[in-house]
Amino acid sequence: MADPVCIAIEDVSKRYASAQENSLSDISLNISKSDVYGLLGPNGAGKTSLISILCGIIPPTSGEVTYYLDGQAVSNRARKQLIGFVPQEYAFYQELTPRQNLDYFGALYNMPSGKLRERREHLLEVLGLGKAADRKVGTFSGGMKRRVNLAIGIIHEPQILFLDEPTVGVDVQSRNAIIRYLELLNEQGTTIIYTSHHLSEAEAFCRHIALIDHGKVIAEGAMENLKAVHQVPSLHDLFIKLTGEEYRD
Ligand SMILES: Nc1ncnc2c1ncn2[C@@H]1O[C@H](COP(=O)(O)OP(=O)(O)OP(=O)(O)O)[C@@H](O)[C@H]1O
Repeated sequence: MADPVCIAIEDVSKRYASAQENSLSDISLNISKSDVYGLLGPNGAGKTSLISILCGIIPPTSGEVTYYLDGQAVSNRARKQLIGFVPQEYAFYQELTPRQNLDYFGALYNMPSGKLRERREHLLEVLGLGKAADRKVGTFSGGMKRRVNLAIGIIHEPQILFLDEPTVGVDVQSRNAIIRYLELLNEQGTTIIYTSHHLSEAEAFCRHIALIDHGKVIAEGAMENLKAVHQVPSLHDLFIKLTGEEYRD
């Protein structure tokens, strides 16, 4: 039996108020529960716009996004608890410590204080931030900041997690730690939707992908299946075959 659909995206288009053209055109995708789904494409393809729409941060110009939990459509209010978002930009207070940041963002989800404390200490530990938990985040390395960004996005134990380039600009140690932890979350049932320009990382991590270019889906499906259909040995080769070598300036 196919996995139940968790997010249905129907004919989503986006044109920003100041823009002459659509940033997204007629995007239709189904994302299954417990999948690791990659939204991939060149610069300016529309990945961040699509993630922002899926998270309810910006509205689509047209089209529908419906979330399902156990086969039932979820209200916009309930969706807030269901999803976590780790943005490309750092989304924390540099003047606060990771403990203070996690307390602040956990409180925004109305987490009970005992539960929040337990979750906070767990995340600091598993993400290797325990020793630096009382230092201002502004003094951290890029890898540590990325791990704080991740901890904040998952403080409330979301069932669906969006990550916009979660390993950009970090060393191989932090990259491995972040991906290993995301794999663990996925094994425990978290649905993961992710963007990255790091194609070998995406190839190893994602089960399904949508390749987006100029705001349109140009290929979609299971990673292995897409490589077989297009007769290419790697995601990198698939990407170049379908999007070409030209700059996207
Ligand atoms: N707020 C905005 N107003 C006008 N145009 C925008 C806005 N945000 C994004 N765009 C445009 O929409 C298109 C898609 O941008 P988006 O950031 O979604 O792409 P992306 O695939 O995430 O790119 P990157 O890989 O560079 O992060 C681009 O042409 C971009 O210039």
